[in-house]
Amino acid sequence: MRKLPLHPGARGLDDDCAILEIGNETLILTHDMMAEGTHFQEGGDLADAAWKLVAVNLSDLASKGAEPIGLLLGHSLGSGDERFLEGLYEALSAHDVPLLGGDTIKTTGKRAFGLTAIGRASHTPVPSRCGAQIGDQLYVTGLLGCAMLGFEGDPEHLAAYNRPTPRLIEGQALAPHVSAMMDISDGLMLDTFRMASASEVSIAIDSALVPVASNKRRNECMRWGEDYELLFTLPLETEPPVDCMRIGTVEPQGFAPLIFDSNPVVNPEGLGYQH
Ligand SMILES: Nc1ncnc2c1ncn2[C@@H]1O[C@H](COP(=O)(O)OP(=O)(O)OP(=O)(O)O)[C@@H](O)[C@H]1O
Ligand SMILES: Cc1ncc(C[n+]2csc(CCOP(=O)(O)O)c2C)c(N)n1
Ligand SMILES: [Mg+2]
Repeated sequence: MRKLPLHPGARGLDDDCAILEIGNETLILTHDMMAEGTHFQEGGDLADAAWKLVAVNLSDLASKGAEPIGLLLGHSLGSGDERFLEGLYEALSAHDVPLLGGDTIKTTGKRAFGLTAIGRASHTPVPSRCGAQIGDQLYVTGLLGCAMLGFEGDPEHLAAYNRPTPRLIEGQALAPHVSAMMDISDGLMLDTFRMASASEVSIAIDSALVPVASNKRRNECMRWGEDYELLFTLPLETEPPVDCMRIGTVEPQGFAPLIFDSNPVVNPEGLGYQH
C-alpha cells in the first residue's frame, strides 16, 4: 500500500493517524474496522462491539493528543442492531463525541463495522511514532494484560476487554512533552519494536518495570495486546504529566530495534498480535 500515491499527511502509513493541515487548523484522522469472528463474536452483545469500535478509534486519536470532533460509521445490518445502537449511544455520551454520518448496508455472510474518527490537534507538531531520541526514557500508562484476562473471562477484567477506555485526557496532557507517542493495540513488545524502527533507534525494555495485570503471566501480558494504553518517550529531564511507569530507555540504533532485558530482538514475529 505504501506504493500508492500518498498524501504527506499519511506519514508514510507508518503512524496511528493521518494529519491534515487546513488553514490554522490541524485535523487528525483515523479509521479502524471490526469484523465478525475476528474482533467480535457472532451472537455476542453488539453493544460491547459498538463501544469498542468507538474506543479503538478514539485511542488512535488520543495517541496524537487530539480532541475528538466527530465520527463517521460504516454499519452492516443484522441481528442485534438495537444493542449496537445502545452501545454506540453510551460510547458517544461517555466520550462526548457526536456522530457526523456514515453508511448502512445489507450484507451476506460475515458482518464488519468501520469507523472514521476526526479530531483536532491540541498541540503541534502532532506527536508521531518516529521521534524517539537517544537518551529518552520510555513510559507506558495503565496496566498491561487486563484485556487478555477479560477475554479469558476473569470478571475483574471483563470491562478492559469489552469496554476499553481511550486515554484521551492523558494523550492531550502528554502531546506537548513527548518525543514519540502511539497507542498499544497489538502488544507492548511489538508496538515498541515498531516505535523503535520508525524512530531509527533501539529501545531497551526492562521487563521487571512493566506494570502487568498478572505477574505469573508477565510475558503474555506484554504480547497479547488490546490494552489501548499509551506508549511514549520523554527526554530524561522531563517529569511525566500523567500517571505512568518508566519501562525502558532509548539507545543508539543497533542491529536490533528492540532490546528486551539486554537481549536483542531482530524479528518482530511472535512479539504481539499480527494481522
Ligand atoms: N487499508 C488501508 N488503506 C490505507 N492505509 C492503511 C490501510 N490499513 C492500514 N493503513 C495505515 O497503516 C498504518 C498502520 O495501521 P494499523 O491499523 O496497524 O494502525 P493502528 O490503527 O494504530 O492499529 P490497530 O488497527 O491495531 O488499532 C496507519 O497509518 C493506517 O492508516
Ligand atoms: C483469540 C485472540 N487472540 C488474540 C487477540 C488479540 N487481538 C485481536 S484484535 C487485536 C488488536 C488489533 O486488531 P486489528 O489490528 O486487527 O484492528 C488484538 C491484540 C484476540 N483478541 N483474541
Ligand atoms: Mg494505534
